[in-house]
Amino acid sequence: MQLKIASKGLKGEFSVPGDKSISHRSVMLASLATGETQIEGFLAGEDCLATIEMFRELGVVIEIVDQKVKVISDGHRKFSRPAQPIDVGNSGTTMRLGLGILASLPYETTITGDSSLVKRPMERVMGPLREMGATVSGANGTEYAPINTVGTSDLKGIDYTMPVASAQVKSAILLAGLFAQGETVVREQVKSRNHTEEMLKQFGVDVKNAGTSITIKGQQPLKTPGGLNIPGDISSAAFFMVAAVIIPNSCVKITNVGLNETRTGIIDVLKAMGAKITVEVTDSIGQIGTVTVSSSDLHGITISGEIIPRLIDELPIIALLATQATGQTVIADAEELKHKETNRIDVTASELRKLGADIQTTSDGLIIKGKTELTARKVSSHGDHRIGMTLAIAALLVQVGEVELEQADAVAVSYPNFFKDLENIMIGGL
Ligand SMILES: O=C(O)C1=C[C@@H](OP(=O)(O)O)[C@@H](O)[C@H](O)C1
Ligand SMILES: C=C(OP(=O)(O)O)C(=O)O
Repeated sequence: MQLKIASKGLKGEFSVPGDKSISHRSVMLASLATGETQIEGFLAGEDCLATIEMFRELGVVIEIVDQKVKVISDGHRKFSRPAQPIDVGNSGTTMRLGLGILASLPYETTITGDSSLVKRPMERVMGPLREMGATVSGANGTEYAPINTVGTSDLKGIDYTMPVASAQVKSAILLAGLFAQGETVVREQVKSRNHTEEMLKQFGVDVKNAGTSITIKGQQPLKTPGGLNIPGDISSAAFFMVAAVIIPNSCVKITNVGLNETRTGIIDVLKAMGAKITVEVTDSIGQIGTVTVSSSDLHGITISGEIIPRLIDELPIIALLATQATGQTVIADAEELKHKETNRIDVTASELRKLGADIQTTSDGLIIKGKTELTARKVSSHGDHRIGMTLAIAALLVQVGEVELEQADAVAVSYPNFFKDLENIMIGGL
């Protein structure tokens, strides 16, 4: 895809599509419950559509009408064994949370994915599920998909201390724990996104939080709340927040943004770097708001420690942000980036470097020196949606020539209308 550049600024008010993490969980929990659940604001991106397909293959009726998703389920006990391996494409969330559910089904299933997903680590989920009593194995004795699971209706609760900060691992264990005998406790060393535990509560499940540990009692029924409304994804909004800050003559207002505090690290980083950003809460519980951002002078900062899980998916676009800040930005404690759709430490650095960024990799992050002018080159998303969107925003800064973005269609994983929404707010168009 050729990207015309030298943006004259971004202006407009709009909203981004539904939160990806919440969309996955809405279909999963609605499928586990008995009855009908209407979901509004569902993200119709490839990853969340893979979750819908997975539960259809387990026998759940799921309809998409007028951008609303209707899940009609007879409950977890009535799931049927899929005839084929379940293919969840590029979606790590579907595979890891899905494994937690498959572990509780008393039959054999196989789950697999695309060429990126079959290289992502699964032992982090398989290990605790084995401890709970499921038989789980990867391809040819490895930890990689296709993953074969022989589940059991006789899972046992565990007390598990998380070796990595991962909401996917935490959620897989909690979902298995929901069907296990006794209590399951998950202890986090650093708090990760809490959508699973919060949404389980919406489905009437008794889940207790104490500091960074979560306790779920096993064998509880889920009760559908009837309807769910999903806010816009702050991880998608992040691309436009950064774009508006780094492109001169910009002011962008994004409405209906999810503001769950386990996800708002990007707002904290923008503020700490000196960005002009305001957040207006628009619901009664502080979970949704309007974020307004405009062109700003920025300075480098260090981003490390407990904030990392609160902005893990935003680190590629934060790296671009840092190229436009004066001084040095250090990103540390982010080795988890190596296990995403690509090795995002290496790929962020190599692609931004092609455009002229001064960016070095470290064992657990990146060091970026700014402010740098970016130049036109051919770059690639490497099939990673967040890298693709980061590079598309980077292209807006290039003053002369054209940027060619290879594998631009990867954006459809989390944001199918990304280029259309970008074009709509660009003064003079894309
Ligand atoms: O639970 C989730 O919905 C997600 C958790 C994060 O992954 P990890 O749990 O591997 O950190 C994140 O990167 C991913 O995009 C979505
Ligand atoms: C890492 C991501 O997703 P997943 O792990 O679900 O593939 C992401 O969306 O950036």
